[in-house]
Amino acid sequence: MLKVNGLTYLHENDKGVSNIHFELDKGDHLALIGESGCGKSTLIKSLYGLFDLDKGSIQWNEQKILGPAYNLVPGYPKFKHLSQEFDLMPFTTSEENIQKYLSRETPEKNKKRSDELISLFDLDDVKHQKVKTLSGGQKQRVAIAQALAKPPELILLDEPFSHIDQFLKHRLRRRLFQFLKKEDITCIFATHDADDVLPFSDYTMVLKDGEAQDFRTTQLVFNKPKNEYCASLFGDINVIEKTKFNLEFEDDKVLIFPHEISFKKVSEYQGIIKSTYFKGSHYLIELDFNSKSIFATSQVNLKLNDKVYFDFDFERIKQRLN
Ligand SMILES: Nc1ncnc2c1ncn2[C@@H]1O[C@H](COP(=O)(O)OP(=O)(O)OP(=O)(O)O)[C@@H](O)[C@H]1O
Repeated sequence: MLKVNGLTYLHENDKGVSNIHFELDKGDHLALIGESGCGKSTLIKSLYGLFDLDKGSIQWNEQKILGPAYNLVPGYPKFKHLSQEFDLMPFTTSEENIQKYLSRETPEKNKKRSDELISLFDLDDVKHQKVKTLSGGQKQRVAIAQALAKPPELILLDEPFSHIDQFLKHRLRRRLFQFLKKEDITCIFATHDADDVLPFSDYTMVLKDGEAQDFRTTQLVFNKPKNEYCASLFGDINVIEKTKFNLEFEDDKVLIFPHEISFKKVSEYQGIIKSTYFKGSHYLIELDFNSKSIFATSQVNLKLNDKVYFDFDFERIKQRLN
């Protein structure tokens, strides 16, 4: 079990992370999200023991995780940290990079694991190629496979798919997170991409200016966002003031997703279409309502400057908030 209590680490310029608290059980997956510079990498590096904390503590089962002042070689053997600058041996092949980190097992078992990882991360075509000749995305895949060669208890991934193209990304992340669950490996990963977070994390922490704005199950973080910043990390969001819309909600402001607003033949709300955006499965429509932008979704495209009626899907909103 991982217990983080009041973790604070500030760089020389006083930027970093402050007063972070959370606990995870074995096999849990935690996503760290937040705008660029909010402290995701600093938190990940602190958890790996790369910094001497200013305050607070990190405990992995019975072991206290300490920084470089207490460790000749910073980092913990039971943990793997995959940084944004993945650390590979450039003059050896992809396969050798993975094999070098395998557990001391029989040659048969080692070959089986190395083949499994090579296939899992679609590296068969480049397994005999020297790492220095690989593309950024291929190097990143070798680095993930290498981190899993000897199964860690906790894996810390900093933007694990940043170099991988969309085409491969969907398949690879499904495989990676399924593999981690299968092996009961605890995982903490930093990302900017809501599509990494929603399907693959049990818990989500939202960071802003080095502080945790939220830490709950991913479903709660998404369904009941604490504030506009937390909600906006998952996409466009409407901040609806109760009084302006004559709505009966407990809070003065309600955060409403575009898919919770639909177009009607008649309604008490009328807006003008300002912009439309093709999103593949639907259109995102930006309306002007009394000089305020409202985002809604539509299955068909709508004409710019047309006047349209819209309404809130109260059943859906109440279901989400309850
Ligand atoms: N070595 C350092 N020295 C001084 N300041 C640093 C150092 N590393 C990070 N920072 C600062 O600490 C803050 C948090 O940085 P960090 O890299 O943790 O953010 P991040 O959320 O991972 O950002 P990104 O999403 O862009 O990778 C930033 O303001 C950054 O400029």
